[in-house]
Amino acid sequence: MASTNEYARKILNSPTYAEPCLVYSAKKVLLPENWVFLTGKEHVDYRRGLNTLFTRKALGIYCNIQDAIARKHFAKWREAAAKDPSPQPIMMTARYLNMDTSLRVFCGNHIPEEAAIEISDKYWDITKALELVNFPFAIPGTKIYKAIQARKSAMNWLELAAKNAKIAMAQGAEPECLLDHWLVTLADPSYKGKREFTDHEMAMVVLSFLFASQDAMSSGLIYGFQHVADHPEIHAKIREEQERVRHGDYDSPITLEQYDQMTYLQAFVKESLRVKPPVLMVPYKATKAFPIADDYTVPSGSMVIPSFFLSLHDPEVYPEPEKLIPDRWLDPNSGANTNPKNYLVWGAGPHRCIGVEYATMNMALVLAIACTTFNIEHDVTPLSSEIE
Ligand code: HEM
Repeated sequence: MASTNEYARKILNSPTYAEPCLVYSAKKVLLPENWVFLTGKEHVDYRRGLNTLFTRKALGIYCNIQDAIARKHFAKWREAAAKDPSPQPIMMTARYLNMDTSLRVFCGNHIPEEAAIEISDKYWDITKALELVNFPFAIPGTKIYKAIQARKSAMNWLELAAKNAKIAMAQGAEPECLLDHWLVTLADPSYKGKREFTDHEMAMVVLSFLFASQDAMSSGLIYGFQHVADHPEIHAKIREEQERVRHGDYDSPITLEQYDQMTYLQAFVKESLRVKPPVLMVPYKATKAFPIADDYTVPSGSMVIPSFFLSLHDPEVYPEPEKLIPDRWLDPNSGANTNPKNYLVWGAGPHRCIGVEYATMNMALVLAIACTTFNIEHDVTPLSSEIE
């Protein structure tokens, strides 16, 4: 376990010595040919092609969808609260909001409503099967078996979405989701990374994105809600900024330009993820003898785990590290801003999270709408700090 910032970063940035080591079941569940298992140059080349899915132009399309889906869910939350005002656990509710948002951002209306519900429900089986330790065989009743069934049903829908997107774009429709945007980019004669993607390949990319969306991003959002609820003074500051940026017009969709102006909210999201990082560590494996320090060489084949928590809670960089202080990100001379290498929430190096802008924007938009729509209270229970 590499707990210092220096060693954690060294592992993440040494692709010739170490590669991510996904749990044994991952290839069975996410399919061995999925791009997430590529390494070295092949990985770099494939990933370069996917960067186009998170450009500012693409984020502009996603922003509208995220806004609309959040409002749809909040209307349902309000309806449910009107019937039963007692405190409710937020975990699965927020996860479903995230899953719905991501499915619509990625697939738009190329899948029907029942598909979004089915994928969302079944994807939970995929999450459960990707625990670090799990029974390794896919026999009926095991977590891996259930996850494979879930993946098969998700892939059928996602391949249909890719097929429908291709038809829509060929007919000259406006791009309305990630798949559409991807196809339009590929069809652009000036685009350098031109190549054909089958429906199956596109579906696998979306499948990999969905994993991160419903897992890490849901944790990030839930902690975000918890932090807002536990800090009324921060909630008040977020509201004050919303009032200023949106001029009190809370019914119109939030634009990308308005999002850019929400500097306090963005600082809050960054700080919330620092205090409670959804990903605490990522297992890597030494692909050959790895001379990580003058006096230590990691043997080939060993697992080496860069840990993120201590870098994110280093008191030298983040004074009072356990405290949620969004303002530390608003001072350009603060330890937080002058030591960007410590901020390992998204990892580092060639496998650094590809969804960072999308995930940050999604969490911020959901919280922007929630903070101006609801008063949020935390009914603390013995389970409030339990992590499932
Ligand atoms: C709060 C939300 C999220 C957090 C904290 C997070 C964090 C991470 C971390 C720590 C890694 C590993 C980086 C490394 O090995 O250096 C990673 C990889 C990855 N993330 Fe995220 N992630 C989040 C959301 C997302 C979303 C929404 C997507 C999809 C759009 C996404 C897609 C990916 C992919 C595809 C990889 C693998 C990249 C590669 O191997 O090249 N993540 N993420």
